[in-house]
Amino acid sequence: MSALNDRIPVTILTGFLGAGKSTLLNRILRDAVMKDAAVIINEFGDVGIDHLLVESSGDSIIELSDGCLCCTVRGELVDTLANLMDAVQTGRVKPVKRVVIETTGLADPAPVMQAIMGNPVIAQNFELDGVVTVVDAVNGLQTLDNHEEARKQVAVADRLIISKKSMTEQADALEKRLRMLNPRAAMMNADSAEAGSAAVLVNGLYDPTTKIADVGRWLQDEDAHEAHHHHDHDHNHNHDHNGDHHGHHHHHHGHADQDPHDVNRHDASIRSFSIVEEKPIDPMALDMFIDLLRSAHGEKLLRMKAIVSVSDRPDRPLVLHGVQSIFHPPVRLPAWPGEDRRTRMVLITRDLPEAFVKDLFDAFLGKPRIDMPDRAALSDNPLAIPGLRI
Ligand SMILES: Nc1nc2c(ncn2[C@@H]2O[C@H](COP(=O)(O)OP(=O)(O)OP(=O)(O)O)[C@@H](O)[C@H]2O)c(=O)[nH]1
Repeated sequence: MSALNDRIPVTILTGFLGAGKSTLLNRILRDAVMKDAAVIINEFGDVGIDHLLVESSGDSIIELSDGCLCCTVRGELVDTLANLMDAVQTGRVKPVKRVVIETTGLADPAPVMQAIMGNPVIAQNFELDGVVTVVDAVNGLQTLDNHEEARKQVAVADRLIISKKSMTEQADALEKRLRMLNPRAAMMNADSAEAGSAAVLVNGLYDPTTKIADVGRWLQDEDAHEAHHHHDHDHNHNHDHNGDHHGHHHHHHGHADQDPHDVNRHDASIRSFSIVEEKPIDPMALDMFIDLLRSAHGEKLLRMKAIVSVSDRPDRPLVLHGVQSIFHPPVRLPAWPGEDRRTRMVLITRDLPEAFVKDLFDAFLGKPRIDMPDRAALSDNPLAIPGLRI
């Protein structure tokens, strides 16, 4: 049999930050046919949380190391797929019948697609079978207005999965908008049986001509870009990993001095950083911190994921998901997933500086600094504190 007939289908699972990609993937992975699938997750942030939250049934989950939230990791993805192929061919891993790539929420899908379609070696062994895009019914419209990546994710999709529909009455306007961006993709609700089955990943060879004309152009641009750059992941991020006294890290995404093609890959005002805290956190303080962040800055808080050690039950961590102004009901895990029992929060913000969030966190934890008001002052009237407004 020729290699071409033997190609492994690849499905890209995309969708903006917090739309519900991992939630959907966890459901699909319970389908028995997925036991022969490999899943590639592009995790971002210095303190990985995603891998703790995806219910891996074994060793089929591959994380792209140092996946940073904006990077299209095309080069790394190509390497990962090539390694996977090699591992299968040499019998180091069991045969793989399908690959699913979960992108980061800020990913431009075009380079991810071109990693599969545009690289001759990869294209010999893999074929792009489909793009599945999750759209959050609550934040969807605003997200489409504000983020080009989100519009691209919708436009390239073969399937559009609408999540969180029960949380809003306004899904109709969103669906109209989606139809304009992508007239032909099948649309379904995330909680339907259809969306949660492995069949949602199967689409048939990807066909850009079924999409709006922009899609073909994005893919071509991407291909032209690749011809000039063998690796688009070596652009110059300020990967600054100097932790301060209690382990805040930051990860700035300036693309100042780069190839002009890359400059607008994402909004330079977007930041990802993490907060790590050793001491269990008082539940009241946690509540107030989250509430203030959400209510005063929700629009700037694109995403927060946290595993928190709470002082009332330090043996049972709390998992928090924030998506813009929405905080989903926290989930108590029965136990810590792994040895590390520190609170770890990953935040992605736009126009909300790391130092501001960090100071707020310290203040609520009762660690007032010389230039900062304490928690009592903050909760009295948070917005009235000089220097706290940004
Ligand atoms: N009510 C409701 N909540 C959902 C649905 N889908 C996802 N969520 C919640 O939304 C939050 C984010 O879901 P994730 O699956 O982590 O989203 P994601 O797209 O993987 O997030 P990133 O990887 O950060 O971009 C979690 O708290 C989920 O429980 C849905 O259809 N309905």
